[in-house]
Amino acid sequence: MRSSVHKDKSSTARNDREKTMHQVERAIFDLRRGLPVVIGAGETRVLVQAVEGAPEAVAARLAERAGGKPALVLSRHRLSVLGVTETKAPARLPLPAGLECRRMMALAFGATPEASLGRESLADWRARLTPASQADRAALVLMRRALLIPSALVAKVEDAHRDAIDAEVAAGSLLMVPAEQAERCLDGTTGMLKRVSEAKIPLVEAFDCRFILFREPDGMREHVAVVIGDPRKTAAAVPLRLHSACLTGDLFGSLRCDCGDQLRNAVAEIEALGGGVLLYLAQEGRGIGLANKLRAYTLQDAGLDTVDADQVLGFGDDERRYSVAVDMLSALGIHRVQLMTNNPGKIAALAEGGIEVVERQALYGSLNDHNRRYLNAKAERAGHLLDGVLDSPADGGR
Ligand SMILES: Nc1nc2c(ncn2[C@@H]2O[C@H](COP(=O)(O)OP(=O)(O)OP(=O)(O)O)[C@@H](O)[C@H]2O)c(=O)[nH]1
Ligand SMILES: [Zn+2]
Repeated sequence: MRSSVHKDKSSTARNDREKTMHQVERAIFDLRRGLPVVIGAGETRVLVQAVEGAPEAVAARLAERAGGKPALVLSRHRLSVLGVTETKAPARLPLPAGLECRRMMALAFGATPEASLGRESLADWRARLTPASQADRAALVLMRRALLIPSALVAKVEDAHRDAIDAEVAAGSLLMVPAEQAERCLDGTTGMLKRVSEAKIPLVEAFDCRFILFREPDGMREHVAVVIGDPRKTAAAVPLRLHSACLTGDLFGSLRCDCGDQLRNAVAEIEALGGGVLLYLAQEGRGIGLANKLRAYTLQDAGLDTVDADQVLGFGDDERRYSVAVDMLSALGIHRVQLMTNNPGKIAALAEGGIEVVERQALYGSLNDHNRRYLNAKAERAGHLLDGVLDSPADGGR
């Protein structure tokens, strides 16, 4: 009797968890489509919309629907670009009535935000900043998961508007997600990664390969394990490469980075070592997504380095998390590895996830005139161990 009550409770909890996860996932799609969603934190409701691509008068319309004044929630990285370095947390910036959309976007991710401040000084704007609420912070997390610019247009739902908003939520025309669930949507969901399908794919650099596809529980991202040879036969640690997706470099051979060379070199190296695994992770642009990586490239063309460019867009140095890689390794029964990387962050992340990194092996692409500045910035700003490639003669950009 007791155990069936316990079972009922745990299956109800699982159903509730799956329902809210589903809501969060749907909210992310609505935000990507430019629609508003509601974030609930206790009794508070906040109406939220993405900033990028927003149509003219969006702030006024959102405020009219919610009753509260419109504001921009800015990440701590964006705040520091605006000169607000005293806070390590996101903040809310109230928007003046009638602010043009173009200027709102410039505040959120423009290269020269000063132009959007109008006649007021930065100090005037800063004086109006208030700490972000839990719902505001959750809005930023949703934007990140949606691979949108991490800045949110928000308006608090006032009491007089609450019934109308609740009615829209009940009718299904507006989605509402609890702030705690939204805040957790970037965390890994240990043990819930689905192994979906697999096939043999012979590669030029390694003939005996099997591609195994894993899907995250919310269905939003898929990652591939490329198993080369039979790693179980490797007596010592399994040769492993964690490779973050780079469409431009991996597929098109972009000269702006070293990714394509590293990818192919890793496959060849694993093959030479008698087998191992390459995890191809859906972490385009160090986790900011392709749209934002292209924005960051344009900022780099204007003179910023790779770290500062991401920060102008509101991101940190590196937005990747590796819990999904740890889950994939567990699913493959791999616990001791020889990691091919120049990035100390990857070693630390695996160790934190309980994977023993017995050895690090450097893995270089080639240096050219187009990627020299990028590689230098990775070494100097992000601590990547790139002496071996930066000291080599450049191939001149082909
Ligand atoms: N945001 C941003 N991402 C970039 C830029 N250039 C390359 N990337 C991305 O950086 C990531 C590089 O991935 P990896 O090669 O796996 O990792 P790494 O951090 O360089 O470390 P290694 O293991 O030493 O190669 C890919 O997701 C690329 O898309 C850039 O200028 N800006
Ligand atoms: Zn690349």
